[in-house]
Amino acid sequence: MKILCHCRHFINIPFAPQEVRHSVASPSDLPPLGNPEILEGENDLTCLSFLHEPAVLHNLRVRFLDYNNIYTYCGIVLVAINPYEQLPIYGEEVIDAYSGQDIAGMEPHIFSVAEEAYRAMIREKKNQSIIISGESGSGKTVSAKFTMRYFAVVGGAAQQTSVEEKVLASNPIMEAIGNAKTTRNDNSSRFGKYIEIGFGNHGDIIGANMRTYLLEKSRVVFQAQEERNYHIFYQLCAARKFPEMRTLKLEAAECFRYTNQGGSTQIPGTDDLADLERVRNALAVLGIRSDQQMEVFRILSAVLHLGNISIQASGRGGDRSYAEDPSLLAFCKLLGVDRAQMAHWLCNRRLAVGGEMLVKPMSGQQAGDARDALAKHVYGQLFSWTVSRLNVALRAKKEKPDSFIGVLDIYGFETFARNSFEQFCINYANEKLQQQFNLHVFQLEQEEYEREGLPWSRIEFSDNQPCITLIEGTLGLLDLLDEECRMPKGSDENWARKLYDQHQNHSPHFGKPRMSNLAFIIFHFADTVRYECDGFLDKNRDTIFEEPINILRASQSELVAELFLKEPAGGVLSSSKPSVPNGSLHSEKRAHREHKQTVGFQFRQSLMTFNSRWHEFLQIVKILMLYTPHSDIEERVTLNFIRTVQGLLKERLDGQTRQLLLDVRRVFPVTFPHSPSPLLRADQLTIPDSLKISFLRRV
Ligand SMILES: Nc1ncnc2c1ncn2[C@@H]1O[C@H](COP(=O)(O)OP(=O)(O)OP(=O)(O)O)[C@@H](O)[C@H]1O
Repeated sequence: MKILCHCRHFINIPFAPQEVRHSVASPSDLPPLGNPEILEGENDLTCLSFLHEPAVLHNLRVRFLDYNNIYTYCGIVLVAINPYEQLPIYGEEVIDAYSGQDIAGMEPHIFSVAEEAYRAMIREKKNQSIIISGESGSGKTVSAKFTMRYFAVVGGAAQQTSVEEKVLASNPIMEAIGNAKTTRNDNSSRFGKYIEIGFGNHGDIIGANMRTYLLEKSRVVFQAQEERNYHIFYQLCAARKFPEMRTLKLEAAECFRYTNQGGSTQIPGTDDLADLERVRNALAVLGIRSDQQMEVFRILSAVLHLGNISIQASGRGGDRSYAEDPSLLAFCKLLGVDRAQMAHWLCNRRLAVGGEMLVKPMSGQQAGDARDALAKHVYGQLFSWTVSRLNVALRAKKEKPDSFIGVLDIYGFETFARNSFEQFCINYANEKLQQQFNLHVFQLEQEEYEREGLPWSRIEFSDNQPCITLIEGTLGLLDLLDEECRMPKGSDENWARKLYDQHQNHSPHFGKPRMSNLAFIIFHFADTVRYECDGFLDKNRDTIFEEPINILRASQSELVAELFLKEPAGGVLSSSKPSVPNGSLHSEKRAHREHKQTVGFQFRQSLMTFNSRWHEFLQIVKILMLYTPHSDIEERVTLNFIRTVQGLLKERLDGQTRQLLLDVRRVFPVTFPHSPSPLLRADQLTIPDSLKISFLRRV
């Protein structure tokens, strides 16, 4: 088809209008329309006359690069671009400027979101929640901290009282034990966190409660190149020469197998020693005394020594030579447990054969795996204990909170060169979050249009339920994984085969890589991710042998005994609920039952619980989608953001734009580098300067 296009440049264009002939195969190949100059750098994307991907990106780019503005509204969503530099926009004076203001007249800001939540909570006496979403490294944790600081200031007395101080103090502690350096983010959260800040009837903070989701325990024993284990390990190693730390028998982080595998023990620009100081101060604020802190540090150091126990192939007298190992010595001493017994049960396992109990030596590989499983378990228990302890300290003392504001900061969607069970769970959580987000945004947007009396026919939006069903539905990926885990001879290979049989050619969100029989692909809402099946079964089972746990239960250290008495199961989810006092028969039975549940099963349950609570009480005011440009906006793209905006606008666009595009006289004769696919790629985002002017001006 041949179309004659007229191009007329407006103001500031130094040459006369021209007429250009341009051939396009179909109207859908025509470039999208530009917005009028007056809307350039608009602070709410939904105010743009033409709302499509290039316009959205261009507007964000103008605000970010030309006006130094990292925040933009998109209806009820606040979009933030990670500036990767300290900006002077978070001081007390800025908090004061937003506090008590009607945000309609204020520039978009994380504080405007917080203020709106706060005011709505006071005004309507309804709980509020702020959902922070975005890919790994986009700035969620930083944003969560800013919102918490805002609440601490507006919900606190003139002088910071202990409650606000405690709420803020939970951050450095959780980051030390739950964050680590990944190739995407030097301070990546490896767990999900939902914190509810409780307010009294005068709008003052009176307590808080934290719930965490699936800690990435595998990091305790393995780190990929350029990555680190949890920060706390490096902080302790850095402080090893302090007198009080000498008993921990620590060496430099390079000397421990659990901290040196990534080959990078330092993070440029951070000071582990200073960070440990911050953690210790925060622990003190939360009422954890120095002697209790040392108990925690002893357990953490023991984990490092456990990783250095040298495992040799089994043979006669193995237990004895094992027992002389200096790392085993340090491990047992620090945990206050019997060395000979521990040595024995690190090399052997008990088997039930025909009603009889037999002791069978393990191979070197098995013993190494069992040791790593124990290390992960000890760390996981300590993590859960810390969360419970913080919750006790944060609990409202005098009165029950009148209402609360929840802040959800869950690990961001991620994809690496090699993706395993952890990425699978993280991305599954993000699928669920995206679904809630879609539901909520569409519902709220449409309700607002109706309130304003706009002529609007309700739209159905595309949902990511099919992808979620693929993962959690009957005979879905998790179901088949659990089934394979129950098989005596279950293997990653068999599971992969079952996945292909069940889903290849049947599920649009599932794919099999051509060159592998041990990998699968999921077409997520945010990106396409290839997962390697290798290790899924082990990670899902998270098996831990009972005997070493029994030894730990008998520890002379009160804390060690407590960790394993209360929750002997491989606790996958640390929840805010206090653990059962004393190891009663009932609690042990419950724990054993939990023990049998797989990681995937428990994770699915926790996400479901969250979803159901969402409907019960959440009144969401704003949702943040954060955008990661690194140094330049074109460099990286937050796919889920684009997808969301697209989803948000889809119907409107499809109707209106098609109409406009058909009106070919009003279209520019240029090939705008827009993406015809649902996802924009980084290289398609560059808007050449020569085209920019044309694009910006509506003809
Ligand atoms: N508003 C901001 N101002 C300045 N720097 C920021 C801001 N937000 C984020 N950053 C920088 O980006 C880094 C990554 O941010 P953050 O840890 O919050 O990402 P995240 O989305 O929580 O990632 P993950 O999902 O991996 O936990 C921070 O360490 C900080 O250097």
